[in-house]
Amino acid sequence: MSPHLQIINGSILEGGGQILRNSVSLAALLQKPIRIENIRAGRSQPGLKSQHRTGLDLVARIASAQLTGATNGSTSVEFKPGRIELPGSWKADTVTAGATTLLIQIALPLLLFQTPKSASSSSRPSVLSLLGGTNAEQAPQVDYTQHVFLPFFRKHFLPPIKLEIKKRGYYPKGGGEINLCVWPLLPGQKLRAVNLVERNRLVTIHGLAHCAGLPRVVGEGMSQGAVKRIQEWGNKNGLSIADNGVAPAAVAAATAGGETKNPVLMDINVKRETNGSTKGAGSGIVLWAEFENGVVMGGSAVGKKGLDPSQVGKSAAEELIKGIEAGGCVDEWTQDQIIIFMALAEGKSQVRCGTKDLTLHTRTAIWVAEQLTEAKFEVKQEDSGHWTIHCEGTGFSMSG
Ligand SMILES: Nc1ncnc2c1ncn2[C@@H]1O[C@H](COP(=O)(O)OP(=O)(O)OP(=O)(O)O)[C@@H](O)[C@H]1O
Repeated sequence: MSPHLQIINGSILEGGGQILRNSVSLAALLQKPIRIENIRAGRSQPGLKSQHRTGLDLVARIASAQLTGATNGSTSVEFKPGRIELPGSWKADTVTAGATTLLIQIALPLLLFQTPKSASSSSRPSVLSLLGGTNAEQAPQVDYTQHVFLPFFRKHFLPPIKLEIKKRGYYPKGGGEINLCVWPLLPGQKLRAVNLVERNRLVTIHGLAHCAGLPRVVGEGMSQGAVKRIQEWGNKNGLSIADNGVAPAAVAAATAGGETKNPVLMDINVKRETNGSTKGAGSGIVLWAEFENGVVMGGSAVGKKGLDPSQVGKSAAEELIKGIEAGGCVDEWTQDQIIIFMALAEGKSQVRCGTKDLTLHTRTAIWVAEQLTEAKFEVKQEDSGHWTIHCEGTGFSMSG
C-alpha cells in the first residue's frame, strides 16, 4: 500500500456515487492520496458506471492526478492528486445517458480553486464542455442545476458561474451537451459561509416542461398537470396562485373583494426541441419556487413511455409542494449538494432544512467531508421541528 493513502469506504450510509464524487474533489483540493473501496455498494449494480469513470478522469486531468483502477464495474480506485491546473477548457463525455450534472458535481469544487497566476488574469474562466444525459432520473435535471442549485450557489458562496444548455440528451441515448463557465476565486480568496435560517413569503413558481422527438402536447400535458396540482394546493392554503399572470376562476372568486391575499405568480413554459436537435426522444419537467428572501426550491419529474404527461407534471408539483411544506430553506436535493462547499467555506454556516430528517445523501456528504477535512458539522433538530445543519468551515483557499 502507498504511504499515507487514506481509505474511504464507499459503502457507508447512502453507498452511492456521491461518496466517490465528494471524496475525489476534496482529495484533489487538499492534496490527499485516497483509495475508495466498496464503490456504490449500496446500488443494485455496484461499482463504477461510465459516468463515474468519466467524472474521475475529468478530475484526474484537472488535478494532474494519477488514477488507477477506474474501469467499468470497478469497486476500488486509487487517486493521487498532483498540481491543480490553471483555468482552461475541459471536455468530458459520459458516452451513455449518464448525467452531465453529476460531472458538474465532481468538477465544480476544483474549478473554483483553479487559482490564476495573478489577479490580472482572474477574468479568465474555466470552461467545461460536458456531453451525455441532461434530463435523467436519480440526478439533477440540468434545468434544476440551472434554476435551483446555481442561483443558491451564486447567492451564498460567491463565485460567478454560467451554465448553457446546448442540446438535451435523454435516456437511453444521451447525446446532450452543456457548457459550464466558472470564474475561479482569486489567490487567497475563500468561499463565504452561508447563513440561511429564515424563509419569507412565496412569490413565484416557475417551470419548464421540455420534450424532444415527441409532440408538443406532451409538454403541454406536463405543464397543465403541474398547474392544476399547484393551484389546488394554493387554494387549500390561502394562496392566490395566478397562472402566467391570469387569475383562475377560483382565485378570482377568492379575491373578488378587491383584496388579493398572498398572491403568487406562476409561469410554467413549454419547450419542444426542434426536430433532429436531439439524439433521442424524451421529456421532463422542472419547477422552482422563489421566496421573497431569495430562497429557491425545486421539484421535477421525467416523462416515460406509457405515462400520462399530466401525471408527470403532477408528480413534479407534488415534489415541489413536499419541499415547500417541509418549511426549510433548501429542498432535499440542494441539501446534500451544498455540504462540500460548507466544509470549504470560511467560518460558521447554518442552513435550516425541513422538518423531515436530513436525507441519507446529506448525512453521507457530511460523513465524507469529515473524513477528508477539518470541518466540524453539527445537525440539530430545533424546537420548531426543523433540522438545521451547522458547520464550522475550514476556510480553504489556494495560494498564488
Ligand atoms: N430529482 C432530483 N433533483 C435534483 N437532484 C437530484 C435528484 N435526484 C438525485 N439528485 C442528486 O443527484 C445526486 C445522486 O447521488 P448518488 O450517490 O445517488 O449517485 P449515483 O450512485 O452516482 O447515482 P446512480 O446510482 O443513479 O448512478 C445527489 O447529489 C442527489 O441530491
